[in-house]
Amino acid sequence: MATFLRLLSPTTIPKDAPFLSSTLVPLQNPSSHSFFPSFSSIPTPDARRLCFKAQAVSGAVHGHSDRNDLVERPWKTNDARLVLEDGSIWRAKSFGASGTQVGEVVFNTSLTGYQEILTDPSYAGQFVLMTNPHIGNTGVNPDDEESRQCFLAGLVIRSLSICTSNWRCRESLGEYLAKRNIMGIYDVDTRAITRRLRQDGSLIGVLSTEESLTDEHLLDLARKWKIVGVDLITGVSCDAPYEWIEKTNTEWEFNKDYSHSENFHVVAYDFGIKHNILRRLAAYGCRITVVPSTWPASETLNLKPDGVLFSNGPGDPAAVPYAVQTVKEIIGKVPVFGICMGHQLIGQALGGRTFKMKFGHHGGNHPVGNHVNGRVEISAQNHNYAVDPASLPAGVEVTHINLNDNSCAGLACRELNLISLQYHPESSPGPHDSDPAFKEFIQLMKANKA
Ligand SMILES: NC(=O)CC[C@H](N)C(=O)O
Repeated sequence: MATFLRLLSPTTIPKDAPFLSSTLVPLQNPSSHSFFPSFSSIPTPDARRLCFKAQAVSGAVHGHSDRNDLVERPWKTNDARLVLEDGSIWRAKSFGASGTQVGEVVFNTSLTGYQEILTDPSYAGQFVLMTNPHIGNTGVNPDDEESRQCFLAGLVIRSLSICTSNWRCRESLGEYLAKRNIMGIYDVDTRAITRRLRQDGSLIGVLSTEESLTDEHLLDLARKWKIVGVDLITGVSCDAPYEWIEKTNTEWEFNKDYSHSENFHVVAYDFGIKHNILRRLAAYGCRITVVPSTWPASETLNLKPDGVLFSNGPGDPAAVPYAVQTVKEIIGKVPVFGICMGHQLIGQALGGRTFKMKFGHHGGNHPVGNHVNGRVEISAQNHNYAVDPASLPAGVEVTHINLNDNSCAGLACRELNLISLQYHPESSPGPHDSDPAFKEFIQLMKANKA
């Protein structure tokens, strides 16, 4: 019984499930390939009912089956290796796609929101290791997508939930990743890897399910691969301009401060933009034209926008000088808001320098000191690079500080009508404390128009 109960997390046991007294579900025979015991081997009717309920909760309820996950677990043997550039080899079980993939391993401390994380284009080229040990329990749904596809290299988790239990769930995490050709591994010691990354910094790794490849070969791949100095935004940006209309839904109306009456036209540079940035801007009353990362500044200014947003995006901000040039040509002419990569590009356009942090910030629990209003915001973050405040010229204000390590988390230049944040006011996933930053941008546009 202990084994059976451990596999069903408490929240997924149906309320009307029979009380487990002496009705024990037999332990699975490890040599068999079926997770659920054969019906005839279940000793009592109550135990049979519970067993069926567990199967229903696992996916049939949502019109899909997690059967593949179930039949292989928990006796699936390690069939994947994560080889890190420091020479360590982590054996694990694969889910999602199979093959061989190289990327930089970063850890994310968010407790929820794995789907938004998977679809955040800023993770292109990276393996996201979730420090929360239990992932997959709410499955995947059509509403939580933050971009058109998953751009990350892969997902590394401790425990893959065998059940999906959420009213919005349409698919299991394993099915979702397999369809998008994204590799995942579970049953790997994520705490040990996280401690290594915290101590030594982000590491390049190779994830492989291909037994024919030797450890040495995978290590060589990891050591030869580079992420610093590489332009990753062109691979994730849109190909042509488009209009964005969708707003966040009513559950976001915790902030009644929208300027619905205003209708500012914002040009949003897509360096890998998360959809919730666009939904929030739309909810604040903006008409939005999204443009590709290479869209010329002159074309943007020809559109006579009320403001320009420079979005988040993956990779090294020092590797995209053309985007810095675009920012340079726009700032001072219209009000500007930068988020994450956008903030880093603004930092450079103002004459500052960006640098790579030891392991970056990835998660929904980063405290930020807002020096403008004196408050602390708990923020959603995802970045490996930062602006060096000492490199910024006079007149540029550091408005926000990450309270974990005192790094620069926000900038403003009042003279140029410019604000920028190193983190994610749109959250998704994460807390909403920083949402008023969108209002600040609206106010900049309003003041400029007056
Ligand atoms: N979320 C982002 O925009 C990430 C910014 C940048 N690519 C970094 O890793 O620092």
